[in-house]
Amino acid sequence: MVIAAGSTRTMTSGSSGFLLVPIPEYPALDPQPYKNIKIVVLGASNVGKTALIVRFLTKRFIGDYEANTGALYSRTINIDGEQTSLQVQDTPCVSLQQVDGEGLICQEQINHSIYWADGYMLVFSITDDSSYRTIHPLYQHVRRIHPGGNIPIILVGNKSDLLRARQVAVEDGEALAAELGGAYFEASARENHEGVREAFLHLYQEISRTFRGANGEKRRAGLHQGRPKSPNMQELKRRFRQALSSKVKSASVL
Ligand SMILES: Nc1nc2c(ncn2[C@@H]2O[C@H](COP(=O)(O)OP(=O)(O)OP(=O)(O)O)[C@@H](O)[C@H]2O)c(=O)[nH]1
Repeated sequence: MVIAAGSTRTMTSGSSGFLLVPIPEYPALDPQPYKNIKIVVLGASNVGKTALIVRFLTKRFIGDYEANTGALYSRTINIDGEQTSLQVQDTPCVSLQQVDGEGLICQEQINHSIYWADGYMLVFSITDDSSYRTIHPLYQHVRRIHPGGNIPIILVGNKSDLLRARQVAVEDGEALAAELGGAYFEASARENHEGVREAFLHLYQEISRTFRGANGEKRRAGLHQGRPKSPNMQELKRRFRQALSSKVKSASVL
């Protein structure tokens, strides 16, 4: 597989504190991409969601990331000769409720992203067992928003460089991924661009496979669409509420 970053839009970093600026969406003169793939990266606090995205898109590890406000990164890439527009949505963290340790606290903004996306990267840190325990409720939450059909997901155990601090065994990651119907990758955003790239590309391929599949009108419709636009939040909100009205009691706390 050959992958090449399309345009040279880059992320900027300030001299101190490294302020990350999302890669802008397609400027007017960009050629129209053939295919539009939307990925959302989800997980608990401090697991390295932003670090993974930045590593994938820029090959760099900065180390100090802004508290996550949910930036959308867009990039045109060429994969196996096919021009593709890739949008990656970073998200604020989710957390388990203190009371029963099972319900998920999830901002509405994240629900919108879940509704919008074609595929899901679920991230935990191998050094943080509670972040691992967040994954199953998180997956169920995604399922509630997309009750039918195949959901392309990938499970990433990040911070694999911190072996001595490991709290989650490889086998546990693999078992959970198998249960959720996805692949498991251990990665280190800090030390290794290759592993991170591999994980994103695997998810990309899963999404492409789903696009090609027979089910999923929404997903097929995404394939040959014209120039991708920023998600229209009002419209998304309306459709999202419609879809969830009977299935989700509260959009902010589940
Ligand atoms: N050792 C190590 N540290 C990492 C790795 N990835 C991220 N970090 C560090 O973990 C911390 C959290 O990284 P972020 O990318 O901000 O994590 P996040 O999941 O986006 O965090 P939230 O904003 O809380 O949602 C930062 O200090 C990173 O430098 C990794 O692979 N290895």
